[in-house]
Amino acid sequence: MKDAILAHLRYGLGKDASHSSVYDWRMALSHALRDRAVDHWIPSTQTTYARKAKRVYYLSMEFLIGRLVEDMAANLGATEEARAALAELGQDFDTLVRDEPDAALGNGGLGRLAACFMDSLATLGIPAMGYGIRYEHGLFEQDFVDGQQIEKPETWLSQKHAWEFERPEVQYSITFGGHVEHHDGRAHWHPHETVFATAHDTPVIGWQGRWGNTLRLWSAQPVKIFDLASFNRGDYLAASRSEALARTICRVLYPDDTTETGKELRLKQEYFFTAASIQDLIRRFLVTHDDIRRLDEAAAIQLNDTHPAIAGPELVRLLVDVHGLGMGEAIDLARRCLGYTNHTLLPEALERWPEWLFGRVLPRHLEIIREIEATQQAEFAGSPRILDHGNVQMGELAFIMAHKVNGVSALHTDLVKQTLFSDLHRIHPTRIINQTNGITPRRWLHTCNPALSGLITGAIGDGWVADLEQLKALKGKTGDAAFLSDFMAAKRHNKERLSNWVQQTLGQSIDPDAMFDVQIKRIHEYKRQHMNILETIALWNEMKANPGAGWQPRVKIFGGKAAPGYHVAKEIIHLINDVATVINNDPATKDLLQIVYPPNYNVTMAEMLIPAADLSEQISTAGKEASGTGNMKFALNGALTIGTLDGANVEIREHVGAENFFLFGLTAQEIMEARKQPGFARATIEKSPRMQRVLQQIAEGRFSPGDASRYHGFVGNLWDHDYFCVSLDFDNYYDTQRRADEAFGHRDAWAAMALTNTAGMGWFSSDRTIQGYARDIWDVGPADAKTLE
Ligand SMILES: CCc1ccc([C@H](C)CC(=O)N[C@@H]2O[C@H](CO)[C@@H](O)[C@H](O)[C@H]2O)cc1
Repeated sequence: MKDAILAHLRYGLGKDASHSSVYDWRMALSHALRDRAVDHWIPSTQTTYARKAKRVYYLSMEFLIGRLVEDMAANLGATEEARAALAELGQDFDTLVRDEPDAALGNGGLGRLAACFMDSLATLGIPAMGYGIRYEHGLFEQDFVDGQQIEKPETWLSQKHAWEFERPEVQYSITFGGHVEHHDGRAHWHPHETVFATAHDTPVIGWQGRWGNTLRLWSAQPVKIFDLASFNRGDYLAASRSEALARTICRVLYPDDTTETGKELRLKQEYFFTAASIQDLIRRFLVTHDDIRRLDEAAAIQLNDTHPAIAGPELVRLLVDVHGLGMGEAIDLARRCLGYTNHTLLPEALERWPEWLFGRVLPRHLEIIREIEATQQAEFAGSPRILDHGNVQMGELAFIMAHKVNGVSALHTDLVKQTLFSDLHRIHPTRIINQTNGITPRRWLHTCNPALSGLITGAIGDGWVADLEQLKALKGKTGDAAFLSDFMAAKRHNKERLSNWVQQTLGQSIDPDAMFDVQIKRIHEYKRQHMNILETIALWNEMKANPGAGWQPRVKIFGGKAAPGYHVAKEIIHLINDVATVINNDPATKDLLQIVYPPNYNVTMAEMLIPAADLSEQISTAGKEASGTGNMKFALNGALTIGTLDGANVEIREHVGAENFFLFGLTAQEIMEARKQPGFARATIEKSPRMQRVLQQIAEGRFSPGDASRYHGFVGNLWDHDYFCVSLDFDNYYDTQRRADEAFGHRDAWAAMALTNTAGMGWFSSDRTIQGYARDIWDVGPADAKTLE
């Protein structure tokens, strides 16, 4: 390892050790690790080709990867070797790890799930390729100015991306616009605009280097790089116009995670990467097969939500217009290849493109969608339509073009059947299945929590890393006082690590003895960060009223970004920071209650916050959070959950035991009922003196001195609308928090409950989830059974 690092420093960066920067050392280390990755990657690809093994193609607009040095070193089993080699060279492994920018190519849950899935596919030895976009700028960088979110462009590519290999030879033409002519029995698309899609490959190595898969991200290049004539005319902008236009396609990730933008560029992004991916997988198929009609035997294509749903019409277009299949035959073949995962029920998140816009960008595809619609209507009269009220409904398109549709938790899948796709479910009663989400235990326990994973491995060996159900063996330790104290010592270690970081970066001191109560996720009304801050104010009021009541000291930790155009979410951020300013500086309570809100929450910050958490906030309005995956990460790392019966909370509570979960709130059914009562919020708040007082304080500007009316709209909205039913769950939430306080006071009992959570989380490994997809949707297995020995 040492020689490899020095060689990369010298020949890869042209540097000698004495003149190298942290960046140079990090790049040299990364390339030394990448060498080893390649040694697993190439044989895996060769085996897949040799065995004509079926591949999974995971199409996603987002891959929320985070950093890769630690993850790659861990999966290669090279962490200690790298740490030692660097030490010999006078370098510190952790310093280099901290120098790597996050690959923030995603918004939240959907993007992170895709990254966890890639890790599990490789660890299970299932041949797979992730297809996405190589955004020049990932999710914006968040900062706070006067407590308000501001966005700055993210710049991960301002430095070379250490792990990728550019593939200039893997290039496809992607066309947009224009018109379609029909003659000699065929459709001829005459596009208006063409760009090139070029591949950039990153190796994805499984645990213990068992197998190597590829993450292929596309970037856009102009067909005509430079217009010399314009340049010579001095029209420099025109000279690089085509380049600028092409570059725009992959320039930036859309930062919305629940509201479809309807922007033409977003549609072009979706078509760009999907079309390149479909062309690429057909080219690969034809390397080892000659009958395109058997594509479904070699390719399982999964749509990560509706964002790549154009894959259906695109596949049909190529099968009909290029490979000469009949329309019906092409539609059936495409359906046998495609699976579609739904990740949200929020109406505003469902993609509906105006037909005029869709037809302008993709005229041939609109024709094909009409064919698909006609076929569906012919076979299933009265079936819900794709083309509805002048919109192209991407959910219906994805459903109709997939042989399997899945939700991401048991409750969510039931709600998808009962609400979103109830009519299609009636027509296709076996098409919707459930695949409850999961998380990779490599990043989310082994690598981010060495203190706890070391303890676990010491007790039961390290088999759990690739077989998480083995954690069950820890159940037997809940009565073992010595193990329990080691378990809590690991938690303590992580809390001290976090306290030091908060002190260094925010200049705020937090007490590791306090309960660390953490809510980290995108800011959204359905996730109810505002209910959390209202409860915090109510607690503060009670503490001030009864300072001597033996309060359980608490640190409320928030993290999360709001979509730039989502004003209520930005208001919630402002309120949290305003309340923090007042409460954190209140001499009467500052040792009992602190609020911490570090800006720019991302994967790397989650890896530090989650191991240090005592209490995990999963408080969404029941029926709104499709699954959640943060909830799984917290419980796996020994935090107790305070939560509603929503998404995967339901299944977590089943696996860890109801007695080890702080449940509160109305069920999804009860919420739907209660919301029917006009004025339910006002009636409920009038019965809650605690909530009334808190809303009054906010409304009168207690937390916005000099701007009393700042939250009038916010408070008024709760009294008059409260769509996410904070009023209905608030007092139950407050009381349940007090139950948690009480429980936290009994350290041994708490430790046993926390350990029982960790022990009960085996099922939530993304390895189990992927095995479900492989069995129920993709019909694939490891290319080389030996992989799993
Ligand atoms: C078109 C804009 C847009 C972009 C992203 C999305 C995603 C579907 C939002 C998302 O990340 N959903 C989350 O997916 C996770 C993985 O399945 C779930 O665990 C979360 O509950 C769900 O909110 C919707 C709409």
